[in-house]
Amino acid sequence: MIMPYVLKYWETYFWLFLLLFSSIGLTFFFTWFLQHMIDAAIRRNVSEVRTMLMYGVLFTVLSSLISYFSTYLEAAAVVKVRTDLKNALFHHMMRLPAKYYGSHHSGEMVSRLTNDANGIDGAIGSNMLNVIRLPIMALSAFIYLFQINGKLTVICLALGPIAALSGLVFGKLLRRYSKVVQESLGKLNSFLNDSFAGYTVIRSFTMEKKIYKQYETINGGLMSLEFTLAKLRGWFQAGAGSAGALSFFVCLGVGGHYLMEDSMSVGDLLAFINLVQHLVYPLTGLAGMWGAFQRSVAAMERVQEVFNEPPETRTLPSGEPLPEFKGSIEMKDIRFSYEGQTNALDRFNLMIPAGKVVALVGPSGAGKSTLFNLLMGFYKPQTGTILFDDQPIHLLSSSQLRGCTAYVPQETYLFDGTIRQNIAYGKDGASELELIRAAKEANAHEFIMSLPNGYDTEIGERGVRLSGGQKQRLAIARAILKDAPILLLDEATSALDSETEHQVQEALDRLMKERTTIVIAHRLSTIHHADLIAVVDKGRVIEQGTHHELLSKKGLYARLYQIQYSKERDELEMNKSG
Ligand SMILES: Nc1ncnc2c1ncn2[C@@H]1O[C@H](COP(=O)(O)OP(=O)(O)OP(=O)(O)O)[C@@H](O)[C@H]1O
Repeated sequence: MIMPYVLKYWETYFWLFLLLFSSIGLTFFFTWFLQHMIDAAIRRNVSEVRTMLMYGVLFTVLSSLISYFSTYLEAAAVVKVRTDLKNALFHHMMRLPAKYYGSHHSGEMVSRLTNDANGIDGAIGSNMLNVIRLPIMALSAFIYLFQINGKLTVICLALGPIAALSGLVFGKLLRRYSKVVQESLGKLNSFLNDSFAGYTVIRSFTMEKKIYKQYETINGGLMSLEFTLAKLRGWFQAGAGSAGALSFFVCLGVGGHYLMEDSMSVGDLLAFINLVQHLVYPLTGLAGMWGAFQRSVAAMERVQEVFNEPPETRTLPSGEPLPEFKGSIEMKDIRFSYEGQTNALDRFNLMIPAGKVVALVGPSGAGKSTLFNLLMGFYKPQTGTILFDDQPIHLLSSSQLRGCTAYVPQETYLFDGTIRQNIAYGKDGASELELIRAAKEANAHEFIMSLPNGYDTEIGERGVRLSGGQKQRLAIARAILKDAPILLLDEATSALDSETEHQVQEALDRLMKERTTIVIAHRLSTIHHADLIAVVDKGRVIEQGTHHELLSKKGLYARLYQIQYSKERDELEMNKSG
């Protein structure tokens, strides 16, 4: 998964590898320097010591340069690869079907993009380089050491297999626990998202204590997992450290013995001791890197899980309406089920002529919103066809389909940013004139201009700084700007004062004009003027006609109307008497 991103920056990695080999060379240069410097000093050869000191200065300069460039280039490579991967992941997420969003928490998805995508660093940075560097280093150290003293080299190497084996076992355990930790972080993120998005409910129901306790429990669980992980790492480091220390003492002991026997010089022994760590460390260190690598692999697996989800489209949809589209909609024998068990729509039939206003009414759970989901192509019906003019919508691209429809949801969703940006989402590259015209038609221009920064007013997360009626009018302005031939309107249920209600209704009437409109009506009093009213129950249209036709049928519509009418009348009378 990660290779194409790494290969894209092959030039940076090429320089990193070059620096890596230079640093290996420099290690041997230092060993050689130590060996000869000490022996020259013991021989009291002043001119050789002077020359060696010059080499020492050269070593210092080179090692500083290598260190600077390796650190910088490694960070640059990691940042570039990680940014590309995150872009690709977000691009993929934006193309995933609605079904995926329905079954995954937004906090969990944020976690994949943050905790998990950041967790791959180990696999693309120093660990990846070390996995290559350490074996080369160990092999070269072995050859060099063998030349100094073969027997001593073999003795030191005896500890290697034990260290390597224990490293592999620990690596596996680390990977398993890392995955559990990453999963817990995802859950924690979801919990936090809910806690902040639902803060008004939390406060109004005084749930603070309960929520805090839940947070403490999740955090406690995460902490104990981190403890286990830390213990594993601790054991591993301790094992690696004692293997290193043991080899050091063995070298010193046996080397001291050779020194006394005069079969090794002081310079040789010092050089040996300095270099032997590069022989033993790779064996333990490689396993350590392996452990860190495994942690990154665990994060990568979670990122890969998202990439494995088949996207709905190849590119990001852009919204291009069908040419010559008149706007008629026909739904023929639709059957649709979300989970494959109960049918949300069942033998649903409805014909909507172009430019007409159709109101959908029916009890809660009847399938009205589901129909919108199908019309916008979020889900596909299991059987039956939906036609836009005469074209089956499953043959249209997502761009064409969504270019044909403008959706005004029941609850307006506004994005953090300015009013201008929020309206402009309706149309790519909309001019200032178009924007203001849309706002005027939506009865929003006046209130926007009364705000201190006009169209540049920041509205806060989800428009918290605006009233319900203002938010609705911005959503209407956005839809007017989009100017799609089909309008899907989910009527807001929350009551507005009569002045605001009038302004919103006026804006909606302008929006519906000469547009095929399907409105999910929650208050029957607002749909008297609809060209057609379709009564939906248990996923199918059970009666349809104009308001008067349906009243005279005395069916479900007449009953629903009676209930609402008497409720409204009671409320009116109560208001009068109050
Ligand atoms: N994402 C979903 N996954 C599974 N089932 C769903 C999903 N959305 C809706 N349903 C189910 O589909 C059926 C129809 O729901 P739908 O939201 O279309 O009803 P509705 O008529 O719009 O109701 P309301 O007026 O209350 O909004 C219901 O039984 C509901 O539980």
